[in-house]
Parts: sequence; C-alpha cells; structure tokens
Amino acid sequence: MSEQKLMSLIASIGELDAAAMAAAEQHVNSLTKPPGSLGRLEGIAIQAAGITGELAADVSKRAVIVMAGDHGVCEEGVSAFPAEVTPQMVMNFLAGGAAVNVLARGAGADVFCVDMGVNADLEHAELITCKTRKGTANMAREAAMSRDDATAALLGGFDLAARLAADGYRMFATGDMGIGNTTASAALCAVLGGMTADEAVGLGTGINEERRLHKVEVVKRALSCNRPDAADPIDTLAKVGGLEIAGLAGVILGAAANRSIVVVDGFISSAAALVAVSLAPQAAAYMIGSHLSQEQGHAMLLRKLGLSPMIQLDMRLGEGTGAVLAFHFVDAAVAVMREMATFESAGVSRE
Ligand SMILES: Cc1cc2ncn([C@H]3O[C@H](COP(=O)(O)O)[C@@H](O)[C@H]3O)c2cc1C
Ligand SMILES: O=C(O)c1cccnc1
Repeated sequence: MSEQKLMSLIASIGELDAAAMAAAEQHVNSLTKPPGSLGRLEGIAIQAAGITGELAADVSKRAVIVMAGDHGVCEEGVSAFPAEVTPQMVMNFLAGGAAVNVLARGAGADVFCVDMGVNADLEHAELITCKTRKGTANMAREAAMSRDDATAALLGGFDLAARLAADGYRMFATGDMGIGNTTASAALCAVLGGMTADEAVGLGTGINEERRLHKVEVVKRALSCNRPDAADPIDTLAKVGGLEIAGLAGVILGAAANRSIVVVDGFISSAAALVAVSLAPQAAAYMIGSHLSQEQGHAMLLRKLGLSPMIQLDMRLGEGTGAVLAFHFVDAAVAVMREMATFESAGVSRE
C-alpha cells in the first residue's frame, strides 16, 4: 500500500521546464560578458530556471534538512567514534552548536533536524520525529531494516520536503548524522553504483588503513549475507542502507516533485541521491552537486551520479555542511540573472 503510494508520488516528478531553460540561456547570453565566461554559474542559473520555471527564482527561503539515524553495523567496529555520538549530535544541532548550524546561519538557511531512527528517546520542541525503529539492525548479520521501514522512511522524507515546499522553501540542502553511516553508504555504492567494496569504503570519521580493510570485509559480509537486488532499490536500501539515508532519498524525490532545487552534500547524501535516482532517474535533473568530500568513494560516486562538485575544501563531515556552503554559489548564479545588465541596457558593444 505505502509502496504504491511512493511509486505514484515518484511518477509525479516531471521534466525540467524546457521553455524556462531556453529563456534563461538566451538571457545569460545577453548579459555584459563574453559568452560562457561565468562558467558553471551559467549552467546553474539555467538549471535553476528549469527547476523553478522562473528566470531568477526567489530562493531566499532555504532549508538544510539534517536527518539522523543509528546503525547496527557499528557493533562491527567500523567507526572511529561510538554510536552514542548520534543522539548527542542531534541535541547539538538543536542547540545550534554544530558546524552545519554555523554554516547555515552564514547562508541564511533554516536547519530542520529529523530523528529518522536514533537509538535514544529524544525530546525537543524543534525536533521532527519520523521514526519507525531505534536504529538499523547489523547488516553484516541480517537485513538492516524491513522493506516497510525503508518505504516509510522514504515517504517521511518526501512528505517533509513537500510540506516545506508548500511553506515557501525553494532550495534544500541534504544533511546526515549517523555514526556508522559511511559503511551503509559504501554498501549502497557497491550495489547500486557498481563499485567494488574497496573503492567504496573510506576512512569515515578517521579510522586507519588497517581498520578500513576490516570495514571492507564488513561490507562484503553484508552483501553476501543479504544478497540485495541491485534492480530493486528499496530492497537494497532495506538490506544495507540506513534510516536517515532512506529519509534523505525521500527528501530528494520530494524536492524534485515540488520543483525545488536540491543541493546534495557529501558521501552519505550522495549515496541517498543514488537511491533516489535508482528509483526515479528524472529526479537527477533537480540535484546540484556541492563539494567533493575527502571520503575516498565520493569522487567515483559523483561521476556515477553525473554531478560535478562546485567546491573542494577537503571536508569530510556530512551534516549538510558542504551543501549549505554551495548555497552561496547558487545565490551568485541567480543574482547574475536578476541583476546583471545586458549589452543592450548598458550600451556595451558586441559583434
Ligand atoms: C562529532 C561528530 C560529528 C559529526 N557530524 C557528522 N559526522 C559524520 O560522521 C559519521 C560517519 O562516519 P563513520 O561512518 O566513520 O561513523 C556520520 O555521523 C556523519 O554525519 C560526525 C561525526 C562525529 C564523530
Ligand atoms: O562526505 C561525507 O558526507 C562524510 C565523510 C566522512 C564522514 N562523514 C561524512
């Protein structure tokens, strides 16, 4: 039933507005600069027009959605940090003290923190709760979650993006929090992205190479014990994914269905994007890449997604930090469209 609902919501994701993109391209080429000289800002401006249907959309209302969930696979020793950091960081987000809060303030973005499945009873007036279980099971031994749990998390993310879009938000950043989630993301890359476990597994929060090799073995075990079906993204998500990753995939789909820009953060968010485009290839057009994470699989994953990062600051944090920073560049692209003079208006000659 709910899977049917998800499929019908996904089917509502349309193509970009071709007429708006053509008008935006024509406008970009009329501005006082040599053609193409603003480089990728021009492409972003045209994509933003295609997404929103407007030449220079008002994207001043923007949100970073930070989704948190715990991972049973932590018991295999895959992270440099203990699992209790997940709920502790959620409280830090809500208090405004995490990196993403600081960078969001700088980019004029509202932070929405969502408990998608943290292994603790969290209460806070501003915490959004969309929880079916307290963390996933250990995917190295059994399915991380049920198909119903994965579907519910996808729908929860979709619904949140839709509600925020109805509230006027036109631009979203995806953010994650969940100790152990680079392991789940790597497993998703292996199945849905066709990467080897060794290509997909990185150092996460800062394990050493010896522990990375152990993490590769854990991912291989998760794949051989669960046998996820690469042709079935929900099966894959349920078996080797995570609750916050599922929620973020839903956010991406919900943003696309509501003609909103979705700026994708680092490795974990990109794994969520991989799930989203595996379910709905047409959602890819609504996504903008933000930064290149230091997590080793990210470059390959971005290539598979067809996303090019705008910035490379050697960050490897998640939380939506890279995506929120990239808001500044989307702002720049839209401002160019809105404010630059044309050859005609400024009386500047061209051939
Ligand atoms: C204090 C702290 C804050 C974070 N904020 C994001 N992450 C990031 O690190 C985790 C993924 O790495 P791994 O798979 O190695 O556990 C995720 O929670 C991710 O959001 C953090 C990690 C820590 C320790
Ligand atoms: O790129 C990311 O999102 C990332 C990398 C390492 C640890 N946490 C997040």
